[in-house]
Parts: sequence; C-alpha cells; structure tokens
Amino acid sequence: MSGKKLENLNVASQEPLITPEALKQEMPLSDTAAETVAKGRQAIYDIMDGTDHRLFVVVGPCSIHDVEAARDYAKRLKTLADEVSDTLLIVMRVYFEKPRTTVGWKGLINDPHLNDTFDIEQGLHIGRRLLLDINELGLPAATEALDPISPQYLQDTIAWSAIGARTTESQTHREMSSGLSMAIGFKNGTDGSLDVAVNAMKSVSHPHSFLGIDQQGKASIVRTKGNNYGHVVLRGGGGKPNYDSVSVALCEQALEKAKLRKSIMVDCSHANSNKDPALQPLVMQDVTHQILEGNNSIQSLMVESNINWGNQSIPDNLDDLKYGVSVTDACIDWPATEKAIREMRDKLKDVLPGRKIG
Ligand SMILES: O=C[C@H](O)[C@H](O)COP(=O)(O)O
Ligand SMILES: C=C(OP(=O)(O)O)C(=O)O
Repeated sequence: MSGKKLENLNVASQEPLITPEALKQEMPLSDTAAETVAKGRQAIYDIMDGTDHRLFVVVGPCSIHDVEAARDYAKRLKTLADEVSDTLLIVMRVYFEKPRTTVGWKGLINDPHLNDTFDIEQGLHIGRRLLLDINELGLPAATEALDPISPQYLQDTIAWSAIGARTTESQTHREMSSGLSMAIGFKNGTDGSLDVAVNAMKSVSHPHSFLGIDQQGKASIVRTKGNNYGHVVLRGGGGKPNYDSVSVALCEQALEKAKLRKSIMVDCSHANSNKDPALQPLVMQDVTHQILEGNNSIQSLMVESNINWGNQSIPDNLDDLKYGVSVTDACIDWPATEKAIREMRDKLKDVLPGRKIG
C-alpha cells in the first residue's frame, strides 16, 4: 500500500455533527406545530389540484439572520394571514440557506453568528427552534432546500420548498426533491431558461436511488417514491422578467407539451423585479390582473418582504446591524407588504371561487 497521501488534500478538518434524530429529540414538534405543517402541506396540494380555490403566497425575508426580528415578522404575518385566509394561503418564507453567485454569507445554518465562525451545529439548533416557533403560531413555513443533508434535520417543519435557480438543473437536488414530503417549486435558470425547471419536474416525479444519510446520520442508500407536486417558479432571468402574460402563456405551452402539471408560481422578486423591491407590488398587481382576465395557471406567488425596507451589508461590528433589514436581497417593508397583500385579496376574493384551474 502506497504511503502517499492522495485524498482530502484540500480538506482542512472534519467534525462530527449532531444526528437528525438527536436534534429532533432535543427539539420535538408539538402537536400544534405538527398540525400546522400537515395542514399547510395539504392546503398547498389542494390548491395545486384545484380543489382549494385560493392562491398560496410565500412571503417573508430573503434570508433570516436575526431570529428575534423573524419572530416579530411572523407574528405580524400571522395576523395578516388570518385576515386574508378566505382568498390567500399565506406561507412564511423562512430561508436559512443562501446560494451565492460567487461568495458571500451563506445563511443562518452555515454561519449563524455572521462572523465566519461557521458554527453549523448551532445554526441547525437556532433554525429548528425558529421553525418550531413559527409553526406553533399556526403559520406554515417555506424554505429553499439547498444543502442535500439539512432536510433530514428540518423538513418535518416545512410546508413548501424551493429549489433555486442555481440548482434546478442539479441531479442531486432533483433526487433529493423526489423524496421530500411537500410540494416543491423549481425556479427557472438564472439565464431565464425554462427548460431546466420543466426537466426538473419530469425528473422529480420519478423514483430515484442515491447517496444520503439516515436519521442516525449514517451514510445510506436513499430510495425515493417520486414527488408528484413539483411546479415551476418563474423568477425572470438573463436581464428580463418573465411574469408577463406572454411569458406565462409560453410556460403553459411548455408544460402542456411535456404533459406536466400547469401550476405556476410567480416570484415577484429576483429578475422579475430587477432586484428593485419597489417593483414587487407592481408584479403582484400584474399577476392579479392576469387572473382577473382569466388566467388559470398561476396558483402561487413569492414575495421578498421584511419589517423594514431594502437591504444592508453585514457590518464589521454586528451591533451596527439595522433591525428588520435584509442582509441579502432588498425587500419591501411591512406596510408595503400589508398593502399589497390586502389589495390582492380584495381584488380576487370574488373571482377565485369560480376559477377553473388547468
Ligand atoms: O436570493 C438571494 C440572492 O439573489 C441569491 O442568493 C444570490 O445572491 P448573490 O448574487 O448576491 O450571491
Ligand atoms: C436565491 C433565491 O432565488 P433564485 O434561486 O431565484 O435566485 C431565493 O429565492 O432566495
């Protein structure tokens, strides 16, 4: 046997992590929280199947970095969710994992202290605690499934998941999604390409076998059944939006041709707003108008919203962080969120019950 070291040459260190089972034993879901997850997932399935006439709206911060601000936001959102629940199913965006174009803060799980200490074990604890608390309020939660291992720690708390624009084409993410226990939205590519999301939907509905971990953290062969609740998320790309009625019609045609579910989410942020939060309410108004004009494929929306407007860079001194302001993409603030959601509900409340989906 050669004594030459040939592996892990670029690995600085490896540390064992708490197992999914141990984390859940430390922080179990209460009956109330479990009910929120189950009811949230079922309501989304019903909307996608056309048996619940409402739209679901995934709304909340681009990323969570301050859990107290997130709790404050969740309480406000729960009140609004109850007010509009006859027309809109509100699901809170609780994003802990950020895919970066190059480098940058990768989210609360990866670096919960925002100081490059990368205390991932603490990140999983803080993230799970927050998700339990949000579900306890009766508000379902949505997240991006980016790391292929973290769902084993958190997916029991999640009602809807996204696969991001940078990973929709990834086989690893499609395999993982085929085994996830909720509806999954696949974003179009960052260049605007829809094919990657359509192909993802085809792939995810099939069973897959791949490498993963089990609840004891042991390397395992994971065999999935396939997930029939995949759908497309139009987020714009290549410098152009794709929420307009022509782009939506082209998406419908592509889904029809591929014999896939004609269920579309419009992401009002990202390339659909050119990352300018002030444009998000305009996208919401446009989508509302399309539905009033007879669109029957847009079933959901995504909105990036926080307590306060805009975004901020992570400062060297974390005491200088502004409360309730995103440290990733810019968000609309709470008053703009309430206004936009209420307007949408008021315009659609009498129309959605008679809407024929698909
Ligand atoms: O939604 C968040 C961002 O758009 C995504 O994480 C990419 O961010 P970046 O281009 O700043 O790295
Ligand atoms: C990263 C995100 O979006 P996208 O994958 O569309 O860039 C996001 O929604 O946080």
